[in-house]
Amino acid sequence: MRDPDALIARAGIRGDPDQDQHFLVDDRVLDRLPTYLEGIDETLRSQTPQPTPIFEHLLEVGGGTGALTDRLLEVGERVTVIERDRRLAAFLRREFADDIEAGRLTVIEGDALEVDLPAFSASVSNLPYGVSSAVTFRLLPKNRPLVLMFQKEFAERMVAEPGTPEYGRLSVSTQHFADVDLVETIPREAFSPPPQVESAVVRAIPREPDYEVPDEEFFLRFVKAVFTQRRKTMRNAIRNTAHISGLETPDAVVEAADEELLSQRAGTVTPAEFAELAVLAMDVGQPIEK
Ligand SMILES: C[S@@+](CC[C@H](N)C(=O)[O-])C[C@H]1O[C@@H](n2cnc3c(N)ncnc32)[C@H](O)[C@@H]1O
Repeated sequence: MRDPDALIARAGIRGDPDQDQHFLVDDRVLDRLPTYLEGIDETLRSQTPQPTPIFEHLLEVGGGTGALTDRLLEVGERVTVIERDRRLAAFLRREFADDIEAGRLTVIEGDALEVDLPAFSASVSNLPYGVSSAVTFRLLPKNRPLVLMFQKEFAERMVAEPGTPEYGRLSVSTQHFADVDLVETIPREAFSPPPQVESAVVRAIPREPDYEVPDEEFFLRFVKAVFTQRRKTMRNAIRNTAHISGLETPDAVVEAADEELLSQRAGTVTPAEFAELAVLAMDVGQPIEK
């Protein structure tokens, strides 16, 4: 396995925090990350249509100097890595020339928010933190297993349960797509240069939610809207945020909804209850297209 410090030395590139460049240099962490995908195939097998085997085509967002890429090539049949920094993309092409030649590695030079994503079987990535939310919400709707590194506070919000201070829009929108758990906290020293805060690894296993929403976009917009007023009761939050949710007649929703639910604050409302309200809102609230 390639030594992460030697890779940085060979690349001759010092990570620039302004470009979200914090390279993993802890071998144990690097070795562990792909192992979080083990066993997931069993869970997915119940799904229809049958998903592709999990290690068939791994996607890495933000390749850096390739320490994680190297580990992914060890377990995956094929790997695609996206890297925005031209110098790092060029280094990856040099360093992994044999794997590229063998058709096992593709290096996409570009912005992960703009390039076309390949049809990957799973993603393992130490994400650029500046765009981690936007990248995650590009990946989640693809319904593939994800093992992603985030700033710890962000990871905690993704996995939070109703009634906890961390629970919010991010928790509901993430958990709409997948079962998520925080599998490991990573100290700053595992990176070069060290980021300012601790990091954490989240594993997301895709599944259908245990509720139905006729319009996913409206559901997510409705959740976003009411959480902008998280200190208010749901009754007031629904009324006050119609300009965000796009409801023409929010009062009709409030009249039709369950009293007990309306007296709660968004922070204690479960995803299934949000779905119940969103269905009602679509029915009687006359949402306009946004
Ligand atoms: C946190 S580093 C991880 C590097 C490497 N995977 C590792 O673990 O050592 C994130 C990488 O993403 C790249 N990056 C930053 N913004 C990006 C973007 N919008 N699209 C693609 N890559 C990006 C950076 O240049 C950097 O190499």
